[in-house]
Amino acid sequence: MEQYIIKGGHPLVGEVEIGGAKNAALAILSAAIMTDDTVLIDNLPDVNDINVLLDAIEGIGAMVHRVDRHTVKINGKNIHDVSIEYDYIKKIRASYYLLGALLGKYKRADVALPGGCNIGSRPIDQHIKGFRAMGADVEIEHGKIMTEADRLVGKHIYFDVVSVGATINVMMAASMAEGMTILENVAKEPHVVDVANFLNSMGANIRGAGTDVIKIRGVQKLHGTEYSVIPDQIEAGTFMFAAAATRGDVTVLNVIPKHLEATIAKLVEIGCEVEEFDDAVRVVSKGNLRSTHVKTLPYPGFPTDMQPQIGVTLALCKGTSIITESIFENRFKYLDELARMGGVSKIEGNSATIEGVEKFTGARVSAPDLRAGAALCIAGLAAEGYTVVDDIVYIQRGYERFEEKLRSLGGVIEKVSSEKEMQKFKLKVG
Ligand SMILES: CC(=O)N[C@H]1[C@@H](OP(=O)(O)OP(=O)(O)OC[C@H]2O[C@@H](n3ccc(=O)[nH]c3=O)[C@H](O)[C@@H]2O)O[C@H](CO)[C@@H](O)[C@@H]1O
Ligand SMILES: C=C(OP(=O)(O)O)C(=O)O
Repeated sequence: MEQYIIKGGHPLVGEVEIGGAKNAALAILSAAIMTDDTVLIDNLPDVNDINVLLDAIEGIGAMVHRVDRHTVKINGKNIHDVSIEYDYIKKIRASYYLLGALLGKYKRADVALPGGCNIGSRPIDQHIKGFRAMGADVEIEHGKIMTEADRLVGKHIYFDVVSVGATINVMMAASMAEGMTILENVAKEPHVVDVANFLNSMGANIRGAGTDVIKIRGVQKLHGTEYSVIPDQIEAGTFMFAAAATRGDVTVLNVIPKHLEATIAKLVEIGCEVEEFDDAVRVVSKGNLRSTHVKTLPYPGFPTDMQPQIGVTLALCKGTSIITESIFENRFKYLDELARMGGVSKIEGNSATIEGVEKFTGARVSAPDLRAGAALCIAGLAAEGYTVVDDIVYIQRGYERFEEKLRSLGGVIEKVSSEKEMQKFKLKVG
């Protein structure tokens, strides 16, 4: 089992290149099998979730050619199976996108119920509602979602909750349905827009992505394309909060500042200086930081995927902060781990009250999920002494070369897999 060992107390300083958005890329790779032509996708993050999904796609007969670490060619012509087994995709959430993609193209799909981070109950009723509305039968049996349609017909669908996954999934299936589908109360996240742009570049006819209503006129066939995934706003935000918490000065490169507005607003509120450029954002953190309140909301609100990262930062800000988590009920687990490092907080329902402390002290902690794991690394980088983060396999789901990027900013962090390696690291860094 690999762990991170971190020697805290070094402000992060410098520039860091941000990769492609995991959550856009997962949907785009799934959509890529909807044509029989070859699709080239670039700016993919080289993270475990992507590799698991590529293996699943290859497993059903698609050609997957990894051109380099960030580029892949996919051809879905020889898909011989529309059944995705649990073993392939138990670790990832986005496997459910194969439902929309296969249902749209072949009018049939059997996909094991998705995995992903244990951050809440994560129902998929809205995905199913959308598929059923378009005429598909959907059954859940033996751990699989089985869906089939004689004809997939466009419909007017109102989502009861704003869901990224349901919006993208139903949009994919609808792009190869008969006639017009209108989706209301949809998610507006940048990755929803990115997937719509990708499908349109394959010949789909999707309008309105990024607003509350998406209109999709179904087409019979999609064609090949070349596409570059948008930058990962969550990876960027993670480094921005790491700069804030370690009192550093970090510029995130290759980002779309517009996608980072909620993050930037909170950094400014707590007292950081933030400079925006065309495709970069600089965060300077000096002097005392002050508390604030945060509520997670669908885009353009403050992202739930950034809640733990702001949480550890607020735990080092003067005063009392309140975080309200309105999307996933199980996203405060990092606060128990942070308590080992001196963090002071109280959770009541979907709110956490965080009392700022002057410093954290290094301790052994465990990553409860992807973003919480990244947040605990930030805490370790800001703490006095050594922190060991266990269960980093979660972090590896969504951050490419996380420790290398942190090291390039002056962070003292190493990936180790034994007590011996840990001791060697301690001897090396003193
Ligand atoms: C792979 C991927 O892109 N994951 C992201 C995606 O997850 P995911 O797509 O699973 O999250 P959703 O946007 O669907 O979930 C939002 C809310 O809607 C609820 N809900 C969702 C679907 C449904 O059918 N019924 C229902 O009630 C969920 O329980 C949650 O409370 O968006 C989340 C919210 O931005 C992010 O935290 C995840 O990182
Ligand atoms: C929760 C996340 O991912 P997933 O939905 O794949 O579990 C995330 O990216 O923060």
